[in-house]
Amino acid sequence: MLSFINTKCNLLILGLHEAGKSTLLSWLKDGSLVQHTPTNHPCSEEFTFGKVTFEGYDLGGHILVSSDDPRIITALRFWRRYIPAVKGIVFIAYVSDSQSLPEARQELNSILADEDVSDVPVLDLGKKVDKRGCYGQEQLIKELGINQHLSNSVSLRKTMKRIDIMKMLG
Ligand SMILES: Nc1nc2c(ncn2[C@@H]2O[C@H](COP(=O)(O)OP(=O)(O)OP(=O)(O)O)[C@@H](O)[C@H]2O)c(=O)[nH]1
Ligand SMILES: [Mg+2]
Repeated sequence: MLSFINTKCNLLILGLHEAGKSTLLSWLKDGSLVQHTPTNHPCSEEFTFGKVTFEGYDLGGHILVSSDDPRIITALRFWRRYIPAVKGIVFIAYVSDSQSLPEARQELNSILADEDVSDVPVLDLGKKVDKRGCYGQEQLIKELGINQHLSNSVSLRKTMKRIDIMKMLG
């Protein structure tokens, strides 16, 4: 973490449509909780945490439709374009939407399996924990299939590994 001081630390905020990326980004920026329209284009916000300044990139979670390619592709797949400059990835999972978790699991695990970001810390954030019927931390880890990636640490102060912290935020 010390190496980030006095430099800007680029973070990728990823997640499926309506996971809560824009809400988190604006809250990190100025503490505001506001309603956002769906993010249709990549955007970024600067925010400071202690002595570290971050640039958080949000690619949106919408489906991209291409006349050349009939496959369904979510915008978050374009995270690869950003990796040369990225110091960390925040992956947001909507913990009260059991239907979206298999897709979130697939996207998250493809990032975790990618050798190009094998030394980039990934923070998985369970969002919307205020909603009824949401999964708890243990169950979310199981649903996302990330048990083998968890570091022993739940503190960002300790050495960062693939997933340093599983933090449940509302
Ligand atoms: N209950 C609850 N609702 C939330 C929370 N975070 C976000 N929301 C709501 O979820 C909806 C989607 O939030 P966004 O932040 O716009 O989601 P997004 O991931 O940016 O969505 P896209 O831009 O479409 O990819 C909005 O109606 C938010 O108000 C949360 O922690 N709890
Ligand atoms: Mg958004």
